[in-house]
Amino acid sequence: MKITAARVIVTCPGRNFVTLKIETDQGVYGIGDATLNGRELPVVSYLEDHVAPCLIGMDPRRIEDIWQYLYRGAYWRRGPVTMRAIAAVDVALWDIKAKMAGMPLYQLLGGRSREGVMVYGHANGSDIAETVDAVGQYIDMGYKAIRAQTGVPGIKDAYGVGRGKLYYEPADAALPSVTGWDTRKSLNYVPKLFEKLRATYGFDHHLLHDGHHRYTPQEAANLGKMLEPYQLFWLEDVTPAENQEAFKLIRQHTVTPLAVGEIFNTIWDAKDLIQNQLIDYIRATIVGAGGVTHLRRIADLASLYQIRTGCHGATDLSPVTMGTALHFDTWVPNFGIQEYMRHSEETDAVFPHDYHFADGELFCGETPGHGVDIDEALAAKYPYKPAYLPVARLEDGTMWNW
Ligand SMILES: O=C(O)[C@@H](O)[C@@H](O)[C@H](O)[C@H](O)CO
Ligand SMILES: [Mg+2]
Repeated sequence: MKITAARVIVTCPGRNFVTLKIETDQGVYGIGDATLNGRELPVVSYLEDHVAPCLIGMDPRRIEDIWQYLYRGAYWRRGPVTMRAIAAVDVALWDIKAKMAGMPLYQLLGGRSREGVMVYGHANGSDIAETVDAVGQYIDMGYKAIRAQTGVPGIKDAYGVGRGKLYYEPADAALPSVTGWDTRKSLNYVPKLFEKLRATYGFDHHLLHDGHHRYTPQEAANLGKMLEPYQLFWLEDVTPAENQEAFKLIRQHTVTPLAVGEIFNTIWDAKDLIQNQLIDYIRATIVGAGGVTHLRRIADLASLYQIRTGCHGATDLSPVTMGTALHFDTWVPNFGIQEYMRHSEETDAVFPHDYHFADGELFCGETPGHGVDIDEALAAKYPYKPAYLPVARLEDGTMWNW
């Protein structure tokens, strides 16, 4: 069996997606996601110019060997561009293998560990009152877990507060828009949001919050401590994790569970955090961290330390990643939760898929493969549009982490 073509499809049904389609001499094809939000085109070139020519003629059943070929063989290892390209190939190959086996992907991974997978949605508002209402809407839709972000008085466009409610889209401008940040104002306001949420809705639902890399370790520890009475499911990305040791300081001061890893590319980004038990949830996902083959290694390492998964699932990860992640989540023994930001109707139409939402959970389908396809004719109607994530500056103009 041989790979005959590896084609990259770029489409913008409301936002940009990069998709790899691998075709074989036996008529079976596979689809993988390679989207890197705001930096899409280098991955397109990496795949078209440097990966596709090597793949032609290879045996698509040799998933592990092809993964190692692309990782070790490049010599220049890791990084978001390389690892997304590898992820796209890996996912397309798993799709092919599962289709050939006539099985949904979760069966190849080891079979079902659960029926549905618990997801969390994004509730946000421009102030506490609006966010409390938004959380109520998610509760009414049946969600068991909800991430709550609020605008903060005096901060211009605080992180996580979009214009729409369900379809919040962070990459919102042809050049990066400038948002503001003020740690003091945020630390004064965010705990009040969770106090109000618990007073209004009680403690039956899981609540989550994303710090989006904004706090220093000491400030992060302070926030975690202030949030303890409200029993969060997790506090995410509360400080940047380039320095994995920084989390030791946070851990010394708070028992609020910590989640990190949506920007991680490999197991090496998470190794110390996991082995020193500095986090509770690992957020690495399929497209970000080298596909199914590599994410499985990360999850296995995490399981040794009772750390659970919490795959990134924002709208910049295409339905291909969501579908594949749901098979992974259905199998992985140390599953925690899956993020679920709904895609727009245009996106869903370009990527027909067999997963569905019910009672706060997502369910992968039984279609052989990962269950997500691409309608190429429809995709062609939405040409690429440059779109950037915002940047953040402090009040005095200093650049900060968005
Ligand atoms: O937790 C999350 O989903 C966020 O941190 C993302 O929305 C993130 O900002 C985007 O994926 C960036 O592309
Ligand atoms: Mg996040």
